[in-house]
Amino acid sequence: MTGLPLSVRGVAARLGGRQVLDGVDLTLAPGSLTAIIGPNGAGKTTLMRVMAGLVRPAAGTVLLGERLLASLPARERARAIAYLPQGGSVAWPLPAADVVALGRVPHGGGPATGRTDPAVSRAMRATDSEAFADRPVTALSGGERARVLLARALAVEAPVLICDEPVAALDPRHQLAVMGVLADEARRGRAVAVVMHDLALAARYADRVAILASGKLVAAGTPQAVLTPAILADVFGVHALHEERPDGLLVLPWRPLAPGSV
Ligand SMILES: Nc1ncnc2c1ncn2[C@@H]1O[C@H](COP(=O)(O)OP(=O)(O)OP(=O)(O)O)[C@@H](O)[C@H]1O
Repeated sequence: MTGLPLSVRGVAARLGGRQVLDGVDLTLAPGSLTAIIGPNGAGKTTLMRVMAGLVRPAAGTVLLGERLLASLPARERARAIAYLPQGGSVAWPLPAADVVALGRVPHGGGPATGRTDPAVSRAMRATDSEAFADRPVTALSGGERARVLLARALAVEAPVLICDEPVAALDPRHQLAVMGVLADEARRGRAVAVVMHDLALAARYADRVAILASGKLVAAGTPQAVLTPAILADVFGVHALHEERPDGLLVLPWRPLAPGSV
């Protein structure tokens, strides 16, 4: 199943008595990879959790296609939206292939049947994690485990894929490969959101970039429109190098700006 937009309209969220999101409007469109960026504590994870139906917004609506996300049965929601949490850990020493097979639970599969499911092998191949199939996931390195957990999310083969910092722990080659896989998922018609701090990868792979700061959406559009020197200085307090290349925009944070110079 592909081709469902996920949108939030006027979303606000409060956590521990603090306003964490305020009036956020954002649509994840089928066929598009949206990079969600912003300073630490801006509300990116909270927004992704709202979009995945894991945090109930204090105000506003979350729509999957034309339907209110909150009105969907849990299994239908789990088939529609695959969610990779930030810095995922696994408590049990399950073989990696069984962890990936958990992505098939919303479809009636799981570890018992999962290893024969083509979606599981496709996801492990895409993340270069086939070599770990039989190893306990708790005995993998941080980057190896991150690839297995991404494979679990890919194995859902959901129309909406939300990944919270999928490349933070990966070496450069796997960062590029994983962003390429996520861009391919978008090309196949899925709506893909990726929370990330790497501005170079966001510029290189995203169709759209959305910037959150202090719980508000401060900019959204193409990388060229959003990752401008002025916006990066204002939001992150950094000077970044920019170069328009034939194959995309190169953005490289270069030095912090002195406080008060923004
Ligand atoms: N359970 C909670 N109770 C109270 N405040 C919380 C809770 N979880 C998060 N927050 C606060 O909400 C704000 C947004 O957190 P969130 O994790 O969404 O930010 P983020 O943009 O994903 O940050 P990072 O880039 O550091 O991962 C932060 O100020 C954080 O301290």
